[in-house]
Amino acid sequence: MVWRQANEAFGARDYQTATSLYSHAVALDPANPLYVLNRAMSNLKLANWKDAESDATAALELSTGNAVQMRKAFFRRSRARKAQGDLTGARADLEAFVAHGGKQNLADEETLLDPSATTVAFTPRVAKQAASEVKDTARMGKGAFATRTLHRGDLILAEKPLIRHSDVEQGGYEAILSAVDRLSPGALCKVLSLQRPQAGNIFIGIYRTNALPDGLCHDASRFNHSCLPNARYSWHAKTGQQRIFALTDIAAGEEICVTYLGGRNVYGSTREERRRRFLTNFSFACLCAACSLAPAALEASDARRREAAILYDRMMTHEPRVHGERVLRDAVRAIRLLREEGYAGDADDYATDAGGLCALHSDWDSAKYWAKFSYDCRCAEFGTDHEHARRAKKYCDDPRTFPQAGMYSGQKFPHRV
Ligand SMILES: C[S@@+](CC[C@H](N)C(=O)[O-])C[C@H]1O[C@@H](n2cnc3c(N)ncnc32)[C@H](O)[C@@H]1O
Repeated sequence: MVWRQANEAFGARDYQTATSLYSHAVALDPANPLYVLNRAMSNLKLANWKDAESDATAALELSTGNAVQMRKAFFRRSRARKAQGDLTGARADLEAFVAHGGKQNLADEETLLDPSATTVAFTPRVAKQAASEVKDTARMGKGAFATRTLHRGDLILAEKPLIRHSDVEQGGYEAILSAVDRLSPGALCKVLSLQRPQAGNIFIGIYRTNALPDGLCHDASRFNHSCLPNARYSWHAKTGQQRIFALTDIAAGEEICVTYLGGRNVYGSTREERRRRFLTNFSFACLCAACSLAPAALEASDARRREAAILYDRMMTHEPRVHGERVLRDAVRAIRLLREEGYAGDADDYATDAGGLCALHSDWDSAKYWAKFSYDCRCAEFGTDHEHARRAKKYCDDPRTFPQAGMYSGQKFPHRV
């Protein structure tokens, strides 16, 4: 499949993409002479004379006995050599070209031609100043780093997936492979640039290693995971974009990490539970700061996360009519625990329930406080135009729209974070 897209890029004169895709084709099947032969041509177009020469030489070694391929290889190598000033070598290649059935008049014309006239000027695209850049990390392969100071709620990037998860989730591996086959040459190049496992089918491996819940992205798939994330994914259904928002202030040069699992599976789990979950779901042992804490700090972190999980579950089981106080106390405690832990997301998991409870008891001021709390969280974490934020805004503007609002009255809940 790489081969077809490489030729398509070549046909469209996108020689940079074509060269890169021919290289992937060579890596997948090093014994096929056509891949290096075509890459030689693509390298000639880019004026990569040395690479073109060695590709043509490799094609000759692989093409023994195939006169058509050999004369193409001699012809291409003669151009590469001529451009590098090796006129003797170029002439010898043209003679070999003719000896393998190449037309004499083509060889004669070639001796007069200036090879640089056959190349295209390649102007590298200047990247827009992005909020993040991909660089090597110490222990987690590549990762994304802030290019400037970022603040909570800043949009770091917005990107349409190269392959949408909804397009492949039903069809398994076959669907992934046919989605790859439909990619444009440029998109395929991006997919092939992502981290890949050592063994197994390259495309399945890339998809499994890099796909986010909503699909495979080029830039968003470079963000590493942390159990203390400073950013988060947000899927924007209306535009089909994967977005990433800053959860905390982030200094220029700092690595930006998201969490790969739903919040509570991370903020409400001990390191051992997370370790097992990540090995099972993602086949890596998490090396983030929270998972690398020294024993005493780790014990404290585990205790906070365990308690946050207990509080979350307990809030669901309190009888809302008689135990309103407890719901509010638990919400405040849980949010404080997350803050102590340095976990900057998901406080709305608790605040929304607290708002609903206050509205149930007609404590409109408190309901509004919690609705506003949730709304602020969701704007920062998902974007103001996200449906989660819009829903929270409705409660914020009018707490009477909470489900079952106004059923009871008389009790006040002055608890605040
Ligand atoms: C979506 S990719 C992230 C980008 C990747 N590091 C790269 O070089 O392109 C996911 C892979 O990154 C590595 N990774 C991400 N977060 C990690 C973490 N917290 N601990 C260890 N490895 C991690 C794992 O190899 C994982 O399979």
